[in-house]
Amino acid sequence: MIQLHNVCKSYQKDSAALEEINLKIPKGDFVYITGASGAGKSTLLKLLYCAEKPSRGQILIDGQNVTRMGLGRIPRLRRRLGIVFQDFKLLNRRTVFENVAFPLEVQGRKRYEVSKKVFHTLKMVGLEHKLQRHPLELSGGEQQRVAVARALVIDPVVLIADEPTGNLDPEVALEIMELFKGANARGSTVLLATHDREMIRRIPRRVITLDQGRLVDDRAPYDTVPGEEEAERWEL
Ligand SMILES: Nc1ncnc2c1ncn2[C@@H]1O[C@H](COP(=O)(O)OP(=O)(O)OP(=O)(O)O)[C@@H](O)[C@H]1O
Repeated sequence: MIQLHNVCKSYQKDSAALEEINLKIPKGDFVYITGASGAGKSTLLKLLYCAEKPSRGQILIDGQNVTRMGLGRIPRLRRRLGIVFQDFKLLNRRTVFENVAFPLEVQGRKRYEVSKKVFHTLKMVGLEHKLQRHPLELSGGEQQRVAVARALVIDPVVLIADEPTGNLDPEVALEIMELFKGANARGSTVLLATHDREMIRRIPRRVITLDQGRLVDDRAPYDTVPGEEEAERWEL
């Protein structure tokens, strides 16, 4: 369970990136976080994986108050999270295999287990033939799939993805979404920031909408998705 109580985040004095966010995400939920550019989606995700601290409020992940967590304990929390960053953050000097193996090595997994899991996950994302390549030798979409594989390989408690289908053509985007659905079915809570209204329509899940740092809408999966009249507010 993830809980946010009155969470505010300001990067600068008189402008708030997030204001008074109250939110409960049960274990195993699949949630889209959406809203116009600058609405605060990435900031919300960054607070969850402790890349940023809230200016006010409390954040609990599995009962742990991450706002009070000392710097030393953050890596232990992160080891249980799968994160797909907006800019991928791949290690360019390492191969695809080594990038995906990295989080398992950090967890101290045995070598044969690392190899088995990495092969399996790269096969899932359709990159088993590129495992000795380096990220910069891959297309943007392939790099994105490496980032997704690296997040999925640990069977994360929470999978956090910031625009994971942003640069992909619709078919590949759907394949990636299938991988997220699979992770969710295996027990991962999934939080996915996206602008992609078509994806939300095709794969309906809970949708949280941010607007200028405020949570303005929280819909269950089969409520009607926002209509055209709301598109303007989303600036899509
Ligand atoms: N490091 C930072 N320093 C100062 N302001 C920031 C920083 N990061 C984000 N902001 C500001 O906080 C607000 C929310 O930004 P955020 O990146 O969370 O939005 P977003 O919804 O993820 O946007 P996008 O869809 O374009 O990625 C914006 O006004 C942005 O300019």
